[in-house]
Amino acid sequence: MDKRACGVLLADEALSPATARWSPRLSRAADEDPAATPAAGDWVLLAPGDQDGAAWVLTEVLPRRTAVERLGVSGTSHTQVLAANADVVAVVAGMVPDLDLGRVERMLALAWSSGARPVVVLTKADLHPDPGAAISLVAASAAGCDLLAVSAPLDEGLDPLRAWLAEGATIALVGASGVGKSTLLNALLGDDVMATRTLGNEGKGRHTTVTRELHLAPGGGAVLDTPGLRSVGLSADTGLDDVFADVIDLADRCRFNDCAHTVEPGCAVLEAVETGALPRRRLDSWRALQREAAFQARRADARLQAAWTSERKARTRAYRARPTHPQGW
Ligand SMILES: Nc1nc2c(ncn2[C@@H]2O[C@H](COP(=O)(O)OP(=O)(O)OP(=O)(O)O)[C@@H](O)[C@H]2O)c(=O)[nH]1
Ligand SMILES: [Zn+2]
Repeated sequence: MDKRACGVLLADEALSPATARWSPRLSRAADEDPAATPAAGDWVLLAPGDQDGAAWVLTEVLPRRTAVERLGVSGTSHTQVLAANADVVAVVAGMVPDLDLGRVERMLALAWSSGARPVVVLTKADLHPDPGAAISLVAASAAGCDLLAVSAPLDEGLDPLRAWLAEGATIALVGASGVGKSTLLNALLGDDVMATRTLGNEGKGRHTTVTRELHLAPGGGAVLDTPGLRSVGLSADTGLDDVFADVIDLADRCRFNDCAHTVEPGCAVLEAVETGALPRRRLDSWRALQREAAFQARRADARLQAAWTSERKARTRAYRARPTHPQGW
């Protein structure tokens, strides 16, 4: 499909699928900021199409209730929206071949900062010799959110997800390639996954939801599939404090307020590592992700700073170029 067009579901009775071309204004906005690009799950406004073929023109993306955002891949501090308006963000990870806890923590940070309810779904429980052990391994990272172990082929552990769908929730699936997102999607939606489509509504100014990756569940609700993510860069504003609430709690108990948890006496974090209460891996993961988020925060600052500077320069130029009053006025 044309990069400047997307599938929509019209908000008519049948939720008819259609294609909408972006308006020139939306295209410009998306060029400037990738986050303005319509994303799976977005609600949008459509206008009737023009002469050259397109039935609908997508004129506006409505404000998002929630958004799973990762750092754009273009090397800037811009973010890219992977899923919009989800009620539940499921971080999907495979119990086998190996459980990548660092990746789960990274994706959970995105899930927490999305504004939706974060859930960890551990797949392939049928292939793991001791699923309980895998769950315990993830428990600290998943503190404060639901943690599900599922097997799609055996249809085990899917009930909570089905219950959310039945309540009409939209569930976004995020996870690395091969962890079983498509398999999970099929298990949730039944054998014949409906053609991927996007929501919408007829007529100028009416509502629509966008997506290539939105699947309506037969009993209600929807699943947003995201591409298998090799890397997800954290943007500056992430939910790290939620993912690492236990470490933050410990840090609050250090003797010194500015404790760096490296060599300080009375450091509650290091003590917990020594006693084994806090896995060293988790402390390292927290440090690495924090450094990354701080770096992105500085870049985002630099971007704002640069935008402000160029705006100021433009204003100065405009001021200098103004018609001057005649002498002796
Ligand atoms: N035994 C078992 N196999 C599973 C389970 N879930 C997924 N698989 C298998 O794992 C492989 C990868 O699953 P996919 O669903 O294609 O993974 P994905 O996350 O959609 O991968 P991408 O499409 O690359 O993003 C497939 O061979 C699935 O059959 C499970 O719960 N149990
Ligand atoms: Zn400390």
